[in-house]
Amino acid sequence: MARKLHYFNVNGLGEPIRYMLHYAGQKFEDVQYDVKKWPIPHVKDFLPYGQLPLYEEGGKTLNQSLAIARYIASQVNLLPADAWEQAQIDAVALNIYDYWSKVVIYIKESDPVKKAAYKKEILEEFINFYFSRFEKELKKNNGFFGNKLTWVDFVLVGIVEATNLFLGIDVQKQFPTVQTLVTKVRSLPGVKEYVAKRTPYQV
Ligand SMILES: N[C@@H](CCC(=O)N[C@@H](CS)C(=O)NCC(=O)O)C(=O)O
Repeated sequence: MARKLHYFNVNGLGEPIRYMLHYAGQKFEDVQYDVKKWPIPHVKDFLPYGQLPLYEEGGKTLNQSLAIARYIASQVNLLPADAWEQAQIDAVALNIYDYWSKVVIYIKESDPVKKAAYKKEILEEFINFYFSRFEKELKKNNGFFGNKLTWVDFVLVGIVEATNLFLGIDVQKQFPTVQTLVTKVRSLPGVKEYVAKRTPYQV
């Protein structure tokens, strides 16, 4: 079955999906668009909500990064079988995205003074608020958000990398359990080889 992932040549919401597909050894076409040339009209117009990522499988398409990640997880044994555990993992994914929505405001802010003030708020407040909670949940479960490795662990690693890229920091350095998870996910078979040969992203 032909699989394609459409996303930017940037380490953002599509990256944990790339990681999962590589980890699962799934063949897929990694279609990357140059973010500096965006919007590319013939691509944007073809997207259901004008945004990436978009996943294609056997002629069907799916948008929304979390829906894509969760679907792939269900195919490659990264989704817990138990409904309660699934819901807990879904909640973690949404908590991670609540954090990320603050960074998106920063990325989109064009006024340099407001941007700098907002960055300070992210660094001094939001990161501590969210990452101390992620750290606590990971510690409670032997280093994963669930009982074992699940799709949301990949999502956190993606958001850590995107945070670092856009804010110019190493957020995981302040949070040792997050750091351990990042190292663990990046060392997984398939992911490790992909990380070693991917072109470093820039913004
Ligand atoms: N809720 C969507 C958000 C998608 C999104 O914000 N995509 C951004 C890139 S990370 C995008 O396509 N930006 C270009 C645009 O809006 O034209 C998801 O999780 O997939």
